[in-house]
Amino acid sequence: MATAELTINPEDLSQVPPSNLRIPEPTVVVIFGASGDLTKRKLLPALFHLEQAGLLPKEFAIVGVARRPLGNEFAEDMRNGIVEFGSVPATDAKLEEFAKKIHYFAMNFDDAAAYSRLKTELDSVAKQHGIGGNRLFYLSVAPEYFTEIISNLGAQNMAKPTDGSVRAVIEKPFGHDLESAKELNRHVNSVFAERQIFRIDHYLGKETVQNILVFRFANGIFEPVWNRNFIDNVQITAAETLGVEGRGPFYEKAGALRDVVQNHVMELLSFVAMEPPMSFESQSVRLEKLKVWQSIPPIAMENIVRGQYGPGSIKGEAVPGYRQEDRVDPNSQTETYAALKLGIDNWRWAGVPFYIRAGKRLAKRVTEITVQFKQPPMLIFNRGGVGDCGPIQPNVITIRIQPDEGISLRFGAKVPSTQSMAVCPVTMDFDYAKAFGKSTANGYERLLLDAMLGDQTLFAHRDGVETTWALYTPVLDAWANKKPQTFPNYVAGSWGPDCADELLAKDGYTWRKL
Ligand SMILES: NC(=O)C1=CN([C@@H]2O[C@H](COP(=O)(O)OP(=O)(O)OC[C@H]3O[C@@H](n4cnc5c(N)ncnc54)[C@H](OP(=O)(O)O)[C@@H]3O)[C@@H](O)[C@H]2O)C=CC1
Ligand SMILES: O=C1O[C@H](COP(=O)(O)O)[C@@H](O)[C@H](O)[C@H]1O
Repeated sequence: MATAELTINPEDLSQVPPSNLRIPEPTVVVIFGASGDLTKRKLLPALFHLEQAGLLPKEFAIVGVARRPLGNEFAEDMRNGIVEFGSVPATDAKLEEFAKKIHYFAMNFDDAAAYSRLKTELDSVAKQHGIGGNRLFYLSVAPEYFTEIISNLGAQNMAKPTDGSVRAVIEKPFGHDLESAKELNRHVNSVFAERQIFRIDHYLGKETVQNILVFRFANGIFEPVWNRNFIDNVQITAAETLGVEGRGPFYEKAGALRDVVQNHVMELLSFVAMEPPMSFESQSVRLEKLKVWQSIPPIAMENIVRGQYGPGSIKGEAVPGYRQEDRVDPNSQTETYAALKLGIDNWRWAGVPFYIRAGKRLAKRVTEITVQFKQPPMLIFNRGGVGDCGPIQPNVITIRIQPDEGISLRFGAKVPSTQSMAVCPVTMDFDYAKAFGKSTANGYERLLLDAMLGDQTLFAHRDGVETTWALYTPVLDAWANKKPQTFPNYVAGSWGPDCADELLAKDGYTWRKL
C-alpha cells in the first residue's frame, strides 16, 4: 500500500467522551454466541469485574443469544462461569444483583425472521432496566456468521441509532486473507459506519501491551535510544504450551500465521516500532500503527519458516502430535509454528531486523519482546580475572507481556574484585505483580468498557487489518502451493523446528533462551 492515510470520513471519528470518569451510558449488551467458550470464560467475568469496580452504569443489561433453548439456565451458567473464571467468590453480594441483569434469547443466526423478535425482546429488556436505545452487539461467533448477523441487524434497522448509540464488536479472525478481509470490511461497512465498529484483538486489552506505549512515551530516557542508531535487533516471541484445545476444525483452516502472527504479533510490533502519536486518541494511534505496517517490505520466502508439532511431552505429560488431535487431518499441512524476519523501511528502523516466532506446544508459555542494543564502540577494561563472565553481553530490554509480566534491563556490572575489572551481565527488573499487585483482569474489561464508551483507540481499523493481510497473503499463497515436506518437524515441548534456528544463524544470531 502506498499511502499512510486512514480512510476516514468525518462521520467516522469516534465520539470519545471528554470526561475521565469512563462510565458508559445505560446500555444493553447483546452477545451473539452466548453459550460459547469465550462468553463464559472471558466476556461475562470481564463484565462482572467492571460492575465490581463501579464502572458500569446502574441501568445495564446483558442479552445472550445462541441456538440452544437455555432460558433461565443461562444466567445460572454465567454466574458459575464468573465464579470459576473470574476468581470471584460465589458469595459475592454483587453477583446476585448482576445475575438479574442477564437475559437469554434463543434463535438460529440463519433465521431472518427471528431478528425482529430479537429486536422486540431487546426493547422489552431495555424498558425493564430503564435503558434507552444504546446497544452494543458483540459477535462472539464463528466467522462464517459475521455477514449473516450483520445483514440481518441492518435489515431490521437495528444497526442505526434512533435514540442512542449502536456499536458492534467483532471477534477475530477478520478474514482469512486480503481478499476476504476486504470483502468482510465492505460488508460490515455497508451496514455499520466505521465509527460503530470495534474489531477486537484481545492483546490490546492486556495491561502489559498498553504499557509498551507508556514505557516509551511517558518516560524521557528510552525514546532517544529507540532507533536504528542504538538498537541492533528486536525479537518477538509468542510461545504457547497449549495445543489446539478441541478447536481442530478452526485451526486446520487457520494455522499459526493467521491465528496469531497476522494480528496479535503485528499489534505488538506496531507498539514497539511506531512513532509517538500526537495524542492517545484513536485516529492518532491507529495512524501511527498503520504507518509502521505500511513500511514493512514484502517478506522474502527465505525469511520465513513454518513448523508443525509431533508427539512429545509438556510438563512431563505425554501429548499427541498435531495430526493426532481431534478432528485434524492425519496428513495435515497446517503450520502450528511460524518464524520470520522482517524489516521496517523508515528512518527510525532501516536496517534493524525484527525476528518473530509464534507457535503452539512449545517448551514454555511466554510472550515477550526483546530489544537488543548495539555494543559499545570499544572496551577500555582489561577483561578476565576473578568472576569474569566472558564476552560482553549486549544491553537488552525485555518486555515481558505474559505470564510473568514486567520489564527488565540487562547491563554489564563490575564484579567485586580488588585486582580486576571483570564484567558480568546483571538485570534491573520491574515486576508488575510486585509493583501493583496481581490482577484478575483478563484484558476484555478494558476493551468492553472502551467499546461501550465509543473509544476505538485499542481496536483494529479496517485499513490496518487489510495492510497486515497484504503482507502475509503472498506467504500464505506460496505455502499453500508448496506443501511442507518435513511435517511434523518439531517435538511437542521443544522450542520449535531447526529451520527457525537456522533463520537466525544466517544473520549470526540465536533466539533468546526463555
Ligand atoms: N474461545 C476463545 O478463547 C477465543 C475465541 N475467539 C473468537 O470468538 C468467537 C467465538 O468463539 P468461541 O466462544 O470459542 O466459540 P464456541 O464454538 O465455543 O461458541 C459458538 C457459539 O455460537 C453459537 N452458534 C453457533 N452456530 C449458531 C447458529 N447457527 N445459531 C445460533 N447460535 C449459534 C453457539 O450456540 P449453541 O451452543 O447454542 O450452538 C455458541 O454459543 C470466534 O470467532 C473465535 O474465533 C477469539 C479469541 C479467543
Ligand atoms: O486469539 C488467539 O489467542 C490465543 C492466545 O491468547 P493468549 O492471551 O493466551 O496469549 C491462542 O491460543 C488462540 O489460538 C488464538 O485464537
